[in-house]
Amino acid sequence: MAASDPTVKTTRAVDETGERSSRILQTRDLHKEFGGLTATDTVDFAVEEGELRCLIGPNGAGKSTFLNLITGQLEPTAGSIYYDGIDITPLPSHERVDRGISMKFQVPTLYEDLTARQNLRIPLQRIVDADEFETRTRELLAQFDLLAEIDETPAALSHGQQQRLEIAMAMALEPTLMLLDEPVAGLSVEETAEVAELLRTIQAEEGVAFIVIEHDIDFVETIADRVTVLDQGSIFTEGTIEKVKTDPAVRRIYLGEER
Ligand SMILES: Nc1ncnc2c1ncn2[C@@H]1O[C@H](COP(=O)(O)OP(=O)(O)OP(=O)(O)O)[C@@H](O)[C@H]1O
Repeated sequence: MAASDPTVKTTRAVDETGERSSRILQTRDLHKEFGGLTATDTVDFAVEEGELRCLIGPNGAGKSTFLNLITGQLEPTAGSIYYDGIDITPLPSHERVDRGISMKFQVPTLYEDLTARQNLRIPLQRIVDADEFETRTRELLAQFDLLAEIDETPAALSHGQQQRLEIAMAMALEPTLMLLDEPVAGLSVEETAEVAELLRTIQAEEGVAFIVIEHDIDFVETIADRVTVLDQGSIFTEGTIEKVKTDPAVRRIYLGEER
């Protein structure tokens, strides 16, 4: 796991009580405007260490914008982001990666001309010495059931294998928080079940926390500890999948039922 800064332990707590908190991520009044459009509307949001949180909401609700603010891809108009007890709002993306925040984007980011081994080398170079590279590559590929594909380029992989390789690349950075934007979009039922199993295993065995944007409510039901519903840039509601799924107001805004 990426080491947290030992000097921040005394300021780790970011909750109102001043108590040491198990929250790994906290946003305070996080706000993003594009011109006159509010994409993230003064959001207070928290994720616990090792929690698997799903973020759902209608198209344009602000889900991707919110994740991009956490990674540093976007700069907020106002508000703060605390990670592992420190205010990371001013930090550039690569420093957030070094602190343990890793992202798998919705759009494919695999290098088409590189093999699975060579693709993995890119994130691994930030973490391990060259003499450990082959061992760690094989470990990761085995964990993601891709060892037989080590010398294949992405074109030779199924869509499900490509998605797993991208998640492996995000995991290579040894995150404590992994952000996934629609990790099962376009996958078959079997491939979706494999990804669900994989995320649950990573969470259980490595204690990684997740924020997963997802439209597939069955997948959300399989993996989520808790669900946050975004609507028009604000948190509409949060809770267990059972609570969220049966909430008539959520069904109206998210599942498109008649008002
Ligand atoms: N770079 C940008 N410039 C201007 N407006 C943007 C930009 N990025 C997002 N928006 C707008 O912000 C709002 C939120 O968009 P966002 O992509 O975050 O929503 P989303 O919930 O992820 O949607 P989807 O489920 O369709 O991916 C939308 O109205 C979108 O048009």
